[in-house]
Amino acid sequence: MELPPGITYLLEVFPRFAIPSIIAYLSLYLLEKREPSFSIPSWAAIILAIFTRPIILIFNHYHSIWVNKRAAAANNAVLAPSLPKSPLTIVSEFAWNSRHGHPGVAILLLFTPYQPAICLILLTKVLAISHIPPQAINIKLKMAEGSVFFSQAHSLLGEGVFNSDGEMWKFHRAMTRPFFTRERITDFDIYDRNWNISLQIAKDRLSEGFSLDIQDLISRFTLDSATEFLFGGAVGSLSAGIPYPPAHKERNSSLFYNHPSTSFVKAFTEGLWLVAERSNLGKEWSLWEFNRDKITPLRRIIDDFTEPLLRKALDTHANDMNSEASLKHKDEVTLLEHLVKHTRDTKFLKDELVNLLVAGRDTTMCLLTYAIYMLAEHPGIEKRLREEIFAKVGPTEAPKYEQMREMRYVKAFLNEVLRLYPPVPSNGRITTKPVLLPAVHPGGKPIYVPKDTSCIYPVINIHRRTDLWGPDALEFDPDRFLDERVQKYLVPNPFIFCPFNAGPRICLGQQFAYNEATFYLVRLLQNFTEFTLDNSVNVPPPEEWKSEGGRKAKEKVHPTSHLTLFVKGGLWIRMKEFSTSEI
Ligand code: HEM
Repeated sequence: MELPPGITYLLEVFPRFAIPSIIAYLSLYLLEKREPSFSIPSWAAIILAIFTRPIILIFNHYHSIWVNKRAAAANNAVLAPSLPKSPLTIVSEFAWNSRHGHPGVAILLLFTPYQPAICLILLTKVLAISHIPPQAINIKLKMAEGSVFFSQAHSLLGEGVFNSDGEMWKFHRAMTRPFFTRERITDFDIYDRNWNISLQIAKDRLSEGFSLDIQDLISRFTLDSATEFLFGGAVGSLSAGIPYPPAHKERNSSLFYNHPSTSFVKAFTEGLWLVAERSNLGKEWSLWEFNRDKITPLRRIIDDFTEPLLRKALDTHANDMNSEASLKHKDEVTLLEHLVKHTRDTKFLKDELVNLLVAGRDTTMCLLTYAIYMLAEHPGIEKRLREEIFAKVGPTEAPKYEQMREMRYVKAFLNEVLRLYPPVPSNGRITTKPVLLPAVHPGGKPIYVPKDTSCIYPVINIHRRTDLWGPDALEFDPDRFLDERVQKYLVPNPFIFCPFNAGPRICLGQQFAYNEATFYLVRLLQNFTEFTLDNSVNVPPPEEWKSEGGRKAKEKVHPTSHLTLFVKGGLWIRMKEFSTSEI
């Protein structure tokens, strides 16, 4: 029988707390026995015993800094700056955190306090420490060899390409990567089918005179497309419909609430929230979920959906094996069909599917949601996009891969959305070995990052820095990906743009995401125009943002994040049907 998470955790931590105290107390007791001249009152012995562990922790912390400084000096480098910690923080952190024997130094790279970004849950926990130069962005490549932060996500994701490290990760990556080839991700039939359903839903809602939550509609589009692409069976969340504005929620049909897809969507979304919460809490999440792991039942709901599809894929593969002729001609269409050729391990297969769904759904939804937010804010850009789309694709046809490649302004537009609103706004690695980074200033000393250091890199801040992107870094301007600014900023320093991460763990679905987003955008602009925010429904950004300057002061809606960025309360918009007579 599995013990509740809280008990397991306490059993694990208790000895580390108790043993030093017991040893200290016994030592004092024995000393007193052997040396009668030595006497210490019991209360003092108890206090000393209680404080033994904290004293050791504080000593360890400063000792480790000293050791690391020496190691840095031996490499003719300087120790990476770390978050300042009070003795109390050191004790509370290490008292609880059992992951590392050594005090990992949490460093927050590339953060500039002068460009207030969106207040992210993760970032509020850490302080800005210093200004490290662009070269240090190379840390991303090196850290890519480090371990990822997702240990808290295990009960949702299990072990898959997104959530594993070392040899296991290499294995998963090697297994999934061949599927993301050009041919497989340029079959747009799935998008077209789901687009047509989305289009009808949007038209119906607008004709009723209501604005619509485009974020919700897109999340259904991306979920149904991703499940069909990966598993070979769509969740069908689009057929549940979309919500009415909160003031009219009585209009939501019972189908909206009770649709079979709803439990899947709810389980999936709640699971992601819990993972984000756990990432904030660290190992101590088990104290908050003391009696039961809240994610496990959610994962079961997700598995209930994938189970029949998995069985079908395994059976089909078994039949194909029996009939050599059909095997010869059969090319796998879904990721699942691809994977069952390599393994019949159902746990492995289910974990991989969930990993890919987590990696691929909310990220693309975020890109498209913020793209529409920007269309509403910049009508001139909408016009230019449409001109290019009509020139390359036409007013009604579905876009093809070759046409997508030619639409340079569309790509620049999507990149600019990814720059200001990166779907994964912050990322992190833990070093598995010491790393030397380039010097801050030419001629300066390199930076030494010790083993077991937690490094958080806030992509959203890197993307908004004026010293990296120029004085207009906070403006939304797709042309920066087309004009002389490319040569000036991006070419000499490509890591300043890293929405898909970089290095060995770069996103596998990058091209998939560009294709899906381009497809949606083309269809959207062929059918609709005059996007406006319905600010009677949208959740406004916090009042104090107005006085904080930067992008915050420009926001009309409230960007926020769990693992990925989204718009709080949805993006409620109105749009007009586009008529070709307007060309
Ligand atoms: C705009 C859309 C997307 C963005 C911004 C994005 C971003 C990212 C980022 C930042 C990572 C690195 C995570 C880390 O450091 O651990 C990542 C990894 C990954 N992404 Fe994406 N992603 C997007 C879409 C997709 C799609 C559509 C798929 C698949 C259908 C996908 C599959 C993956 C996988 C498998 C990984 C793990 C790679 C590895 O660790 O080896 N992504 N993505």
